[in-house]
Amino acid sequence: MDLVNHLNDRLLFAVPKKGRLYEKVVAILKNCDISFRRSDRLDIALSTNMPIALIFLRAADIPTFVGMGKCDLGITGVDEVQESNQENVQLSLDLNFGKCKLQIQVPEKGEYKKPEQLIGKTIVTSFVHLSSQYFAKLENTTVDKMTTKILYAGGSVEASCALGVADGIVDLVESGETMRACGLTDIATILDTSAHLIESKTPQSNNLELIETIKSRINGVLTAQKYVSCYYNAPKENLDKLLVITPGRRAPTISDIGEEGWVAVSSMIERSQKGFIMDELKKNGASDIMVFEISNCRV
Ligand SMILES: Nc1ncnc2c1ncn2[C@@H]1O[C@H](COP(=O)(O)OP(=O)(O)OP(=O)(O)O)[C@@H](O)[C@H]1O
Ligand SMILES: O=P(O)(O)OC[C@H]1O[C@H](OP(=O)(O)OP(=O)(O)O)[C@H](O)[C@@H]1O
Repeated sequence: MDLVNHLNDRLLFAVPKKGRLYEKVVAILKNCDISFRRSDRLDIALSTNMPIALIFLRAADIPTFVGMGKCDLGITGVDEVQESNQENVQLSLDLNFGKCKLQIQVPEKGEYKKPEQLIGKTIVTSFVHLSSQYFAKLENTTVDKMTTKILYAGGSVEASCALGVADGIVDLVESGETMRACGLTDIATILDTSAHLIESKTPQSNNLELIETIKSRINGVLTAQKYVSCYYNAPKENLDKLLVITPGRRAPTISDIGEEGWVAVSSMIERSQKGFIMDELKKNGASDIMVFEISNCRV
């Protein structure tokens, strides 16, 4: 395959080929100005503007490829990283999506209320390693000596209790809709997870600068998502109070305007606080308050 001959001089970046994380990862790459064209059915795409090859893999396989040093960077969930038990992988940036919990679930109307009651019972999960570690610790023994049986299912784990295959399951929960629809309830959380940029601990040395550039770009995209830019005019006598409301990430920018007793202020503010902050600015004498999207930044 001709593509493969072009991989040697490129940084290999493993990203999910489908599933819950796919759309958001593609949006991050786009916002980082990493352009690529992915041909139908091909799981390798060469970036058209950077020396990067994107390798599209199942989210669960990404830590292995990064851990073996085949790919220098990857994006996947912390759950997949912990489950893979790869020592050579480090979590680099929390991307703030794909947030969910890995939980122990049992039939809502059943007898089990605490994880200890599942010792010696059968658990079905896609997360065999994490579940085994959890129950071995609960039994105060090692995985090979524990009595709890952990069975693997690659999907639709939530059907296992109703089918009589499992006494409990270990599965991801976000909204809880799947769990409730299956008549299950959670009795313990094994892990909180979200999508992360992950890195090989032993990257190809000729890629170090590019790795830093990609991390800086992703960091900029995350900051642009978290903040908006706020502008307002401030009476000088109220400036101290107003700057407490909008301290900025580092400091606000204050500029003279051609009007006696007034200045203009610009400051980054947290998107989630913008309604409250604008109300407070108004109450404290600011005028012409405007908020703008930040499409990208470097921090
Ligand atoms: N309900 C959810 N809410 C938020 N994030 C989730 C949810 N389910 C899964 N994730 C995250 O997305 C990752 C990939 O899960 P997903 O089910 O999309 O994978 P997939 O590639 O379709 O899996 P498979 O090929 O095994 O079916 C999970 O490891 C987890 O980090
Ligand atoms: O709490 P919720 O918002 O309902 O999300 C949880 C569900 O999402 C995931 O499954 P997915 O839909 O990816 O399918 P799968 O069972 O084939 O993995 C997970 O395995 C749960 O079943």
